[in-house]
Amino acid sequence: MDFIEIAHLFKEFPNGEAGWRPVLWDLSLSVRRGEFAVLLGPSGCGKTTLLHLIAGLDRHYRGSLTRQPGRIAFVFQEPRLLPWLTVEQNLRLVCSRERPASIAPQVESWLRRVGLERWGRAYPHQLSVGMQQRAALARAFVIRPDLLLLDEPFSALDEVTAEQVADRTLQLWLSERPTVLMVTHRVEEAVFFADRVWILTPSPATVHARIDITLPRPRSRTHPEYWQEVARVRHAVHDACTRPATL
Ligand SMILES: Nc1ncnc2c1ncn2[C@@H]1O[C@H](COP(=O)(O)OP(=O)(O)OP(=O)(O)O)[C@@H](O)[C@H]1O
Repeated sequence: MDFIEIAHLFKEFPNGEAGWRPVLWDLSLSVRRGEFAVLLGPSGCGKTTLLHLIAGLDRHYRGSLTRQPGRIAFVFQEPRLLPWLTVEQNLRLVCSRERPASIAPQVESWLRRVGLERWGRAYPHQLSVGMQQRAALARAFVIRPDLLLLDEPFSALDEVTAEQVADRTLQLWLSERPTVLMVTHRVEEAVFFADRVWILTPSPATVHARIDITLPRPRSRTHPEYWQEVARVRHAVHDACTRPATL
Protein backbone atom coordinates (compact mmCIF):
# COMPACT_ATOMS: atom_id res chain seq x y z
CA MET A 1 0.00 0.00 0.00
CA ASP A 2 1.27 3.48 -0.87
CA PHE A 3 1.91 6.09 1.83
CA ILE A 4 -0.80 8.37 0.45
CA GLU A 5 -3.65 7.11 -1.71
CA ILE A 6 -6.22 9.48 -3.11
CA ALA A 7 -9.03 8.33 -5.38
CA HIS A 8 -11.80 10.37 -6.97
CA LEU A 9 -11.44 13.24 -4.56
CA PHE A 10 -13.84 16.19 -4.81
CA LYS A 11 -13.54 19.36 -2.77
CA GLU A 12 -15.83 22.37 -2.90
CA PHE A 13 -15.91 25.59 -0.88
CA PRO A 14 -19.10 27.51 -0.07
CA ASN A 15 -19.51 30.35 -2.53
CA GLY A 16 -22.20 32.63 -1.12
CA GLU A 17 -25.35 32.78 -3.18
CA ALA A 18 -23.66 30.94 -6.04
CA GLY A 19 -23.75 27.75 -3.91
CA TRP A 20 -20.52 25.77 -3.99
CA ARG A 21 -17.29 26.43 -5.79
CA PRO A 22 -15.44 23.29 -6.98
CA VAL A 23 -11.70 23.39 -6.26
CA LEU A 24 -10.61 19.74 -6.64
CA TRP A 25 -12.44 17.60 -9.16
CA ASP A 26 -12.20 13.82 -9.40
CA LEU A 27 -8.55 13.91 -8.42
CA SER A 28 -6.60 10.67 -7.97
CA LEU A 29 -2.94 10.27 -7.06
CA SER A 30 -0.64 8.26 -4.84
CA VAL A 31 2.68 8.81 -3.10
CA ARG A 32 4.99 5.90 -2.28
CA ARG A 33 6.79 5.64 1.05
CA GLY A 34 10.09 7.50 1.03
CA GLU A 35 9.50 9.15 -2.31
CA PHE A 36 9.83 12.83 -3.15
CA ALA A 37 6.61 13.73 -4.94
CA VAL A 38 5.86 17.14 -6.38
CA LEU A 39 2.51 18.73 -7.15
CA LEU A 40 2.89 21.20 -9.96
CA GLY A 41 0.02 23.42 -10.94
CA PRO A 42 -0.94 26.99 -11.75
CA SER A 43 -1.58 29.54 -9.05
CA GLY A 44 -4.94 29.13 -7.36
CA CYS A 45 -5.66 25.66 -8.76
CA GLY A 46 -6.06 24.03 -5.35
CA LYS A 47 -2.61 22.72 -4.39
CA THR A 48 -2.63 24.09 -0.83
CA THR A 49 -6.18 22.87 -0.37
CA LEU A 50 -5.01 19.38 -1.27
CA LEU A 51 -2.10 19.54 1.23
CA HIS A 52 -4.55 20.63 3.95
CA LEU A 53 -6.77 17.65 3.20
CA ILE A 54 -3.81 15.26 3.31
CA ALA A 55 -2.61 16.76 6.61
CA GLY A 56 -6.10 16.32 8.07
CA LEU A 57 -6.49 20.07 8.62
CA ASP A 58 -9.69 19.96 6.60
CA ARG A 59 -11.92 16.90 6.58
CA HIS A 60 -14.67 18.10 4.29
CA TYR A 61 -14.36 16.33 0.97
CA ARG A 62 -15.89 13.55 -1.08
CA GLY A 63 -13.96 10.54 -2.33
CA SER A 64 -11.24 8.48 -0.77
CA LEU A 65 -8.08 9.74 0.93
CA THR A 66 -5.89 7.45 3.01
CA ARG A 67 -2.54 8.16 4.58
CA GLN A 68 -0.30 5.88 6.59
CA PRO A 69 -0.06 6.91 10.25
CA GLY A 70 3.01 8.82 11.40
CA ARG A 71 4.39 12.22 12.26
CA ILE A 72 3.68 15.03 9.85
CA ALA A 73 5.72 18.20 9.43
CA PHE A 74 4.69 21.18 7.34
CA VAL A 75 6.91 23.90 5.84
CA PHE A 76 5.06 26.86 4.39
CA GLN A 77 5.90 29.60 1.94
CA GLU A 78 6.74 31.91 4.87
CA PRO A 79 8.87 30.59 7.75
CA ARG A 80 6.07 31.10 10.34
CA LEU A 81 8.43 31.03 13.33
CA LEU A 82 6.93 32.37 16.55
CA PRO A 83 8.45 35.86 16.78
CA TRP A 84 8.51 36.03 20.59
CA LEU A 85 10.63 32.87 20.86
CA THR A 86 14.28 32.38 19.95
CA VAL A 87 15.15 30.06 17.07
CA GLU A 88 16.15 27.38 19.58
CA GLN A 89 12.88 27.78 21.49
CA ASN A 90 10.92 27.52 18.26
CA LEU A 91 12.49 24.12 17.69
CA ARG A 92 12.07 22.97 21.28
CA LEU A 93 8.39 23.77 21.15
CA VAL A 94 7.68 21.03 18.60
CA CYS A 95 9.72 18.42 20.49
CA SER A 96 7.12 17.76 23.17
CA ARG A 97 7.10 14.02 22.40
CA GLU A 98 10.86 13.65 22.88
CA ARG A 99 12.56 12.64 26.11
CA PRO A 100 13.58 15.92 27.82
CA ALA A 101 17.26 14.94 27.97
CA SER A 102 17.45 14.39 24.23
CA ILE A 103 15.81 17.67 23.19
CA ALA A 104 18.80 20.02 23.60
CA PRO A 105 21.25 17.84 21.62
CA GLN A 106 18.65 17.23 18.90
CA VAL A 107 17.90 20.93 18.54
CA GLU A 108 21.60 21.74 18.47
CA SER A 109 22.27 19.06 15.89
CA TRP A 110 19.48 20.21 13.55
CA LEU A 111 20.51 23.84 13.81
CA ARG A 112 24.02 22.75 12.84
CA ARG A 113 22.70 20.76 9.89
CA VAL A 114 20.99 23.85 8.49
CA GLY A 115 24.02 26.05 9.20
CA LEU A 116 22.43 28.02 12.06
CA GLU A 117 24.50 26.72 14.97
CA ARG A 118 25.44 30.26 15.98
CA TRP A 119 21.90 31.61 15.75
CA GLY A 120 19.99 29.49 18.25
CA ARG A 121 19.63 32.35 20.74
CA ALA A 122 18.61 34.89 18.11
CA TYR A 123 15.02 35.93 17.51
CA PRO A 124 13.47 35.36 14.07
CA HIS A 125 13.53 39.08 13.17
CA GLN A 126 17.31 39.06 13.56
CA LEU A 127 17.64 36.51 10.75
CA SER A 128 17.31 36.98 6.99
CA VAL A 129 14.28 35.33 5.38
CA GLY A 130 16.54 32.62 3.94
CA MET A 131 17.92 31.87 7.41
CA GLN A 132 14.41 31.86 8.86
CA GLN A 133 13.36 29.36 6.23
CA ARG A 134 16.35 27.15 7.14
CA ALA A 135 15.19 27.37 10.77
CA ALA A 136 11.71 26.31 9.61
CA LEU A 137 13.30 23.32 7.87
CA ALA A 138 15.18 22.39 11.05
CA ARG A 139 11.90 22.67 12.97
CA ALA A 140 10.29 20.31 10.46
CA PHE A 141 13.09 17.72 10.55
CA VAL A 142 13.68 17.80 14.31
CA ILE A 143 10.50 15.80 14.89
CA ARG A 144 11.75 13.11 12.48
CA PRO A 145 8.64 13.29 10.30
CA ASP A 146 7.31 10.31 8.40
CA LEU A 147 5.60 12.74 6.05
CA LEU A 148 6.91 16.17 5.14
CA LEU A 149 4.53 18.55 3.39
CA LEU A 150 6.24 21.47 1.67
CA ASP A 151 4.05 24.30 0.40
CA GLU A 152 6.13 26.43 -1.98
CA PRO A 153 8.91 26.62 0.61
CA PHE A 154 11.33 28.59 -1.59
CA SER A 155 9.00 30.96 -3.38
CA ALA A 156 9.48 33.89 -0.97
CA LEU A 157 13.26 33.77 -1.50
CA ASP A 158 15.41 35.37 -4.19
CA GLU A 159 16.73 32.96 -6.81
CA VAL A 160 20.21 32.37 -5.37
CA THR A 161 18.95 31.94 -1.80
CA ALA A 162 16.15 29.70 -3.04
CA GLU A 163 18.71 27.41 -4.70
CA GLN A 164 20.88 27.33 -1.58
CA VAL A 165 17.93 26.43 0.66
CA ALA A 166 16.78 23.88 -1.93
CA ASP A 167 20.23 22.23 -1.93
CA ARG A 168 20.11 22.04 1.85
CA THR A 169 16.60 20.57 1.76
CA LEU A 170 17.74 17.90 -0.69
CA GLN A 171 20.66 16.90 1.56
CA LEU A 172 18.36 16.61 4.57
CA TRP A 173 15.84 14.55 2.64
CA LEU A 174 18.54 12.23 1.26
CA SER A 175 19.84 11.55 4.76
CA GLU A 176 16.46 11.18 6.50
CA ARG A 177 14.21 9.97 3.71
CA PRO A 178 10.77 11.02 4.91
CA THR A 179 7.99 10.77 2.36
CA VAL A 180 7.69 14.24 0.84
CA LEU A 181 4.91 15.95 -1.02
CA MET A 182 5.97 19.39 -2.21
CA VAL A 183 3.80 21.99 -3.90
CA THR A 184 5.34 24.37 -6.37
CA HIS A 185 4.59 26.21 -9.56
CA ARG A 186 8.22 26.30 -10.65
CA VAL A 187 9.08 23.59 -13.17
CA GLU A 188 12.85 23.74 -12.49
CA GLU A 189 12.25 23.17 -8.81
CA ALA A 190 10.04 20.16 -9.53
CA VAL A 191 12.69 18.57 -11.77
CA PHE A 192 15.45 19.28 -9.24
CA PHE A 193 13.69 17.33 -6.49
CA ALA A 194 11.09 14.94 -7.76
CA ASP A 195 10.93 11.21 -8.18
CA ARG A 196 7.50 11.85 -9.56
CA VAL A 197 5.70 15.02 -10.65
CA TRP A 198 1.92 15.27 -10.63
CA ILE A 199 0.74 17.98 -12.98
CA LEU A 200 -2.57 19.55 -12.10
CA THR A 201 -4.98 21.41 -14.34
CA PRO A 202 -6.18 24.95 -13.63
CA SER A 203 -9.06 25.15 -11.17
CA PRO A 204 -10.94 22.98 -10.48
CA ALA A 205 -7.83 20.84 -10.30
CA THR A 206 -7.57 17.30 -11.45
CA VAL A 207 -4.46 15.33 -12.42
CA HIS A 208 -3.45 16.06 -15.98
CA ALA A 209 -0.25 13.97 -16.10
CA ARG A 210 2.19 12.01 -14.00
CA ILE A 211 5.86 12.25 -14.94
CA ASP A 212 8.62 10.14 -13.40
CA ILE A 213 12.03 11.80 -13.16
CA THR A 214 14.84 9.27 -13.04
CA LEU A 215 17.89 11.54 -13.27
CA PRO A 216 20.50 10.64 -10.62
CA ARG A 217 20.87 12.97 -7.62
CA PRO A 218 22.14 15.48 -6.86
CA ARG A 219 20.90 16.94 -10.14
CA SER A 220 23.04 19.54 -11.77
CA ARG A 221 21.05 22.61 -12.78
CA THR A 222 23.47 23.20 -15.65
CA HIS A 223 23.38 19.70 -17.12
CA PRO A 224 21.70 19.28 -20.56
CA GLU A 225 19.72 16.26 -19.32
CA TYR A 226 18.27 18.36 -16.53
CA TRP A 227 17.06 20.94 -19.06
CA GLN A 228 15.63 18.19 -21.27
CA GLU A 229 13.51 17.06 -18.34
CA VAL A 230 12.53 20.67 -17.60
CA ALA A 231 11.39 21.02 -21.23
CA ARG A 232 9.41 17.76 -21.03
CA VAL A 233 7.63 18.82 -17.83
CA ARG A 234 7.07 22.35 -19.11
CA HIS A 235 5.42 20.92 -22.21
CA ALA A 236 3.02 18.89 -20.05
CA VAL A 237 2.24 21.95 -17.90
CA HIS A 238 1.46 23.93 -21.03
CA ASP A 239 -0.83 21.11 -22.19
CA ALA A 240 -2.59 21.08 -18.81
CA CYS A 241 -3.18 24.82 -18.97
CA THR A 242 -4.53 24.89 -22.51
CA ARG A 243 -6.84 21.86 -22.37
CA PRO A 244 -10.60 22.42 -22.11
CA ALA A 245 -11.76 23.16 -18.55
CA THR A 246 -12.62 20.18 -16.34
CA LEU A 247 -16.17 21.49 -15.82
N1 LIG B 1 -11.21 28.37 3.18
C1 LIG B 1 -11.55 28.70 1.93
N2 LIG B 1 -12.79 29.15 1.64
C2 LIG B 1 -13.17 29.45 0.39
N3 LIG B 1 -12.35 29.35 -0.68
C3 LIG B 1 -11.09 28.92 -0.46
C4 LIG B 1 -10.63 28.57 0.85
N4 LIG B 1 -9.33 28.16 0.75
C5 LIG B 1 -9.01 28.26 -0.55
N5 LIG B 1 -10.06 28.71 -1.27
C6 LIG B 1 -10.08 28.91 -2.73
O1 LIG B 1 -9.73 27.70 -3.35
C7 LIG B 1 -8.93 27.97 -4.51
C8 LIG B 1 -7.65 27.18 -4.42
O2 LIG B 1 -6.83 27.75 -3.39
P1 LIG B 1 -5.41 27.12 -3.02
O3 LIG B 1 -4.80 28.03 -2.02
O4 LIG B 1 -5.59 25.70 -2.65
O5 LIG B 1 -4.65 27.22 -4.43
P2 LIG B 1 -3.10 27.05 -4.74
O6 LIG B 1 -3.01 26.23 -5.97
O7 LIG B 1 -2.38 26.54 -3.55
O8 LIG B 1 -2.70 28.56 -5.04
P3 LIG B 1 -1.26 29.30 -4.98
O9 LIG B 1 -0.36 28.57 -5.93
O10 LIG B 1 -1.57 30.68 -5.47
O11 LIG B 1 -0.80 29.27 -3.57
C9 LIG B 1 -8.70 29.47 -4.56
O12 LIG B 1 -9.59 30.04 -5.48
C10 LIG B 1 -9.04 29.94 -3.16
O13 LIG B 1 -9.59 31.22 -3.17
